[in-house]
Amino acid sequence: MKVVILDDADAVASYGADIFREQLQAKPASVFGLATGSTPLKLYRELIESNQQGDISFSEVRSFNLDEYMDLPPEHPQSYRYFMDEEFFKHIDIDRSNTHVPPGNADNPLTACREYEGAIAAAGGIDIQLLGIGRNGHIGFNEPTSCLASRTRVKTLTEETIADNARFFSEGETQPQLSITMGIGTIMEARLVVLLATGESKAEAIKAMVEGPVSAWCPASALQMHPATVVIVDEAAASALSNPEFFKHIERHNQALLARIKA
Ligand SMILES: N[C@@H]1[C@@H](O)[C@H](O)[C@@H](COP(=O)(O)O)O[C@@H]1O
Repeated sequence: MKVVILDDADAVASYGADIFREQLQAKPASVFGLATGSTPLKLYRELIESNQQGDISFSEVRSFNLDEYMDLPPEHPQSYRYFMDEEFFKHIDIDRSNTHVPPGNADNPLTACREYEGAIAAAGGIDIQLLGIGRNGHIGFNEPTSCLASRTRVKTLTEETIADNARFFSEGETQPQLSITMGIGTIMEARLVVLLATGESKAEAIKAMVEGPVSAWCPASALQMHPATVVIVDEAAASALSNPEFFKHIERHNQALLARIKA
């Protein structure tokens, strides 16, 4: 697990966006696993800008989102499909029919989950999976106690997650308590995982993910077993790590090595 600690949320977004830009230059028909939440917004804005300037194209990209609320229609403003359309897809040259979000309102969610897994496999698997992290260490909607080998399935949200996401729903509006999410096993099959976290509220989750035991109590800790995960955090999200200086030291060496290779 590579941990990159940067000054602020803007630097986190740029570092993450560079990974996507380089991937697109190397493989225009990439398959991206995408995430919602407030954390990846700046990264999406950077990619939108690069796309609009003509530096990168999403015309051959296929995407699979991590998760979706159950029982929200795609046009509901709090659905993750709506979020992705509004915040990303409608601003870039992606073919909307190549974008996939788990169907939260499927008649048979169990069949829909199997089909989602099948669609990812048929696309050749995910090249880069983008992730945020919940305060309780969840990735996607894989809440604590999730099976670390789980596949796409229906998950019940914890009270903490429901409370964290309540800010997006208006008063009196019914907030879903169920979701469809890629499993941890699904995420672990991505060729590269890029996890972003910013702000002090994520500091304990980042510590548990990076330093804690691999445990279903912190689903993100499974990424310690992933061969290519980059965790990009700002100083605040890194503030509970025992030895942030060590990661900065490693990153300085990595950058020096990269400069040598490119020279
Ligand atoms: N299902 C999403 C996650 O994919 C996201 O990573 C997390 C953190 O969201 P935020 O980035 O807004 O803190 O919350 C949600 O519950």
